[in-house]
Amino acid sequence: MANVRVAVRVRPLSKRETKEGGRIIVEVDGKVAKIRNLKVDNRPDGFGDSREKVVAFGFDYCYWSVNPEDPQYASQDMVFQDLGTEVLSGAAKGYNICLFAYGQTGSGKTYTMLGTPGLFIREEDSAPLPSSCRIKVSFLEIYNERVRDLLKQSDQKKSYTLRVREHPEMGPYVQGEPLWSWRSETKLNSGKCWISNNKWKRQSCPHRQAILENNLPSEIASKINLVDLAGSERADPSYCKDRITEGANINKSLVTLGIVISTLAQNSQAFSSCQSLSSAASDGGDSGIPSSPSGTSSGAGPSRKQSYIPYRDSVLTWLLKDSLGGNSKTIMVATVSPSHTCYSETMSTLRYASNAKHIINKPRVNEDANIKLIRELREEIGRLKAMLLSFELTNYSPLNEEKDENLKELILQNELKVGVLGGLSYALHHLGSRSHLPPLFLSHGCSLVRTERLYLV
Ligand SMILES: Nc1ncnc2c1ncn2[C@@H]1O[C@H](COP(=O)(O)OP(=O)(O)OP(=O)(O)O)[C@@H](O)[C@H]1O
Repeated sequence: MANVRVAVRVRPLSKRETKEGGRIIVEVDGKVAKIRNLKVDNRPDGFGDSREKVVAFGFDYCYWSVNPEDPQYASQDMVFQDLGTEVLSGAAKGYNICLFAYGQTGSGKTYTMLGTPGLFIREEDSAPLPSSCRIKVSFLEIYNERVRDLLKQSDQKKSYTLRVREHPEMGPYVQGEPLWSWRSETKLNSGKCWISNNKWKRQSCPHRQAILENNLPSEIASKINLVDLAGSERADPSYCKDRITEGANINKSLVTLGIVISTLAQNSQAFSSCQSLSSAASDGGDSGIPSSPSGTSSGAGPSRKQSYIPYRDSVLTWLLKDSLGGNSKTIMVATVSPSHTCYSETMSTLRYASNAKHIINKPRVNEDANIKLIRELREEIGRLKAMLLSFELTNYSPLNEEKDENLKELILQNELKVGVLGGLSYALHHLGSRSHLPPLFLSHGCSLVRTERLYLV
């Protein structure tokens, strides 16, 4: 189980904000981001009085990227060291990773992921990888319930044409999405070979090469989803009330995302309460920081039922299903402006982000179904052999010979299945097939012999 990791990044004042006399109301102190509410009274000088209110939120990472002269300035490099490395090393271990950027329009989402140099544009860094590793990467932008492939289309004006579908086993996916494969024999250079000039460079990957480990084909396969969301101010239901043309869809994704995040956060807290009242009390209560000002405290008692999560209510949440409360490792980067002119958007982003860190995922290493079955059969054989040995040692008598033979027969059956499966899996692997074992074979030939059915003890 792992909480969604949340990072906040504060960008420099934009030219417009500087021109408008934008005052800096956000500050970063270690892992805490604070926002000041300038209660400006009506005096002509607009001077903020002593009623300024500070709200603080704790996160996994806080990046102050406002002024390069500042000693605590966080460069792209630092962001990469934390987040980029986490993404790449997680993928190298076989986890699916989702990194999604959330924030107001112009707050620096794209800059953080693709800027110059961006999170995934690095020339010199490299991360060691296992000998056989396939990573698929998608970089999608989601807007108005439509999906656009940012790796494929260099023309920003190209429309959002991709549709989301659901595979019975693999879950939601983007139809026609060119999930670019990347494969490394030795090292994962997180630099040029990833994204260059905002375009994905496909590595040549002619064959799937079987690497034998323990006499089984072995290969790490994982997926990195980079998701750039449309401006978060659209999550505010009142944002586009006058824009009839775009209708209700425009903010459906983000409103639903908000509901999904806060429901998951509530469910996770209810779960923690059931597990341990004391751990629930400490969760989010880091140094008295009001980490989750909305929707997490009242009524989240130990007996609270898990609420329904409306993933299917929007394309965005459907696509992020595995990343929010699912089996991926997920990182959210919330980007904000430091200017007082963006107070409400920044406050709303920080609230969202703060809620998101309560979401608990159950990351799972991807494992080929055939290899999993073989591993389970081998474990079963080991257990049967151990039982046989102890049975023979403790119960030897001619009367027990029949039981002994039964056990031996079961072990033999399992060993035969492992042999057949191993050969088949190797062949499938060599052929490059993505498919698993034929269902017929699975249902008739390969049911596991479970020791619960034995009558030994
Ligand atoms: N950390 C930063 N340091 C310097 N400049 C930044 C930073 N973040 C953003 N910018 C600049 O701010 C502008 C807006 O950034 P960006 O396009 O990444 O925003 P966005 O959140 O992706 O916007 P949209 O939602 O409209 O796509 C760009 O000119 C970018 O170069």
